[in-house]
Amino acid sequence: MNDDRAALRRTMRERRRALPAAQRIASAEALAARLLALPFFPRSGHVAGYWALDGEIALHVWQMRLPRELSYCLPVLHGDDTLRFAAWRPGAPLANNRYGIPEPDVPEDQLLRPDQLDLVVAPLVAFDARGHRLGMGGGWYDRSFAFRVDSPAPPRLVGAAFAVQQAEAIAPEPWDIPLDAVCTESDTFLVSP
Ligand SMILES: Nc1nc2c(c(=O)[nH]1)N(C=O)[C@@H](CNc1ccc(C(=O)N[C@@H](CCC(=O)O)C(=O)O)cc1)CN2
Ligand SMILES: Nc1ncnc2c1ncn2[C@@H]1O[C@H](COP(=O)(O)OP(=O)(O)OP(=O)(O)O)[C@@H](O)[C@H]1O
Repeated sequence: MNDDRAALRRTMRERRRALPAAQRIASAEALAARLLALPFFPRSGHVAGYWALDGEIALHVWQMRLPRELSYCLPVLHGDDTLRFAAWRPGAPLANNRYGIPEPDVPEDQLLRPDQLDLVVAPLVAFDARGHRLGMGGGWYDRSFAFRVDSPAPPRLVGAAFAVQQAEAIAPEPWDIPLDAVCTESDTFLVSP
């Protein structure tokens, strides 16, 4: 039910915003270690994160610990309503998108299509142990990675969240793309295909 999804979004957004600073800092460290330990973590290529906001679990520790052979990318909203991605390191130019989220300010020819990534860490509002994800409601990740329904990884899709964002079960919508894993500060959920 849509009411259920709206209510769950509200509850979980409040929960993640309410976490104290000390816990957010420790959780970002623990999350980084879990992401780097994923059995399918790529050795080279492009990995995507996100610019954390609204209480989302931060990825800066993970970004700093990435092996040199991997480039860290951020999502860029594209005119066709799907995401593009662009490499970003601290200090490189940013511009706010329509939601006020900073994204790399790069020429069109430096944008990567979703299928050019090796691993994508997706922000989420709520998740369940089977890899179902509820996002902010824009459908951006589902539209961008819809091709994963009938083609194998890469890219691997990994949700990142605080453990308090886990829901008992999220009934998937027809367009929802299941995650390959979800990492929190205290758990790694691997989803079997
Ligand atoms: N950090 C981060 N970056 C991300 C996402 C995300 O969830 N987190 N997205 C994941 O898809 C995409 C952006 N999607 C979004 C979808 C809806 C809203 C939204 O409704 N925001 C406001 C309303 C703000 C406005 O419209 O001006 C809200 O919080 O109510 C924001 C981002 C790409 N980048
Ligand atoms: N593959 C798709 N094709 C067309 N429309 C889609 C597709 N995937 C999602 N949508 C649209 O996006 C809307 C929002 O979907 P949903 O509520 O699942 O978003 P979300 O996963 O929470 O958001 P986000 O990925 O931006 O964090 C849906 O109502 C649907 O109309």
